[in-house]
Amino acid sequence: MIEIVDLHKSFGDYQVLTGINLCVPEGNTCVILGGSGSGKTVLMKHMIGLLKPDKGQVVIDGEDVVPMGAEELERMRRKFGMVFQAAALFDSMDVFENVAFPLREHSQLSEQEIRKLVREKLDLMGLPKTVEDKFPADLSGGMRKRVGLARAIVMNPKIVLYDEPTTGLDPITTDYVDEMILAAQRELGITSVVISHDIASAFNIADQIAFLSKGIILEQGPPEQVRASRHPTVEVFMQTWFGKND
Ligand SMILES: Nc1ncnc2c1ncn2[C@@H]1O[C@H](COP(=O)(O)OP(=O)(O)OP(=O)(O)O)[C@@H](O)[C@H]1O
Repeated sequence: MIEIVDLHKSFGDYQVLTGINLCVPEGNTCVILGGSGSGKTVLMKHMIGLLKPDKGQVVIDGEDVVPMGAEELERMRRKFGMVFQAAALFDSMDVFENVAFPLREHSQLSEQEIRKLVREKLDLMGLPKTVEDKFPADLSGGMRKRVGLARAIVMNPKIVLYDEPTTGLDPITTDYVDEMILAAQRELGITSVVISHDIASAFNIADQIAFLSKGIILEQGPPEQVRASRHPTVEVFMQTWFGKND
């Protein structure tokens, strides 16, 4: 579903990505791990054509997005749902309207159809009808994330990109959000790319982990393979976590 080939990106003299190769099969969840500033967000922005590379291909669902113009990008982006670090909900809209927003913007559906789709996705995220008329400010952090996730999947996207979906959440709420990411994958067959700093969460949800450092992917594979990596940088990163938590 996503294939990135020899991707290079610099800002001025600063080389952020220096030959990224990454392949995420349909229906898989790929977690991108890496230190702060390693280029995870820059990589993700290339997937939706928000940044153009200096070199390389970004093939999404069989189409290279790199040469696409504005109109083609707009069409291609409909394949995506996005979940950001801050849930990025509209504070002035209640939960129902937040989730309904993409449908109102991009479809001609009737009010009845919109109600049905919004409820379906809120159900999938375990959010009861009583939250529909609440405003983001009245929700817990975990609930806001789930509303953000319901909104990201309301258009039935093929791919969802998550930028640090569990940052700032306590461990129990993190587990719950992880469950919701897995539910979206299971029920809707969504392909997911998740940027995370949270190794426990990465190991919970990933079919594969890609470890990014100094502009390249040092290791990519199933969680256990990455955990057993003999690459010194990956080893140190894993030991920092597993050394403390085993
Ligand atoms: N538009 C830009 N112009 C110049 N430099 C940029 C731009 N976008 C990102 N960078 C730089 O590229 C590097 C990688 O940034 P990126 O946001 O991808 O890191 P990250 O791995 O997501 O980090 P974090 O985990 O801290 O969010 C950083 O040094 C950042 O300052």
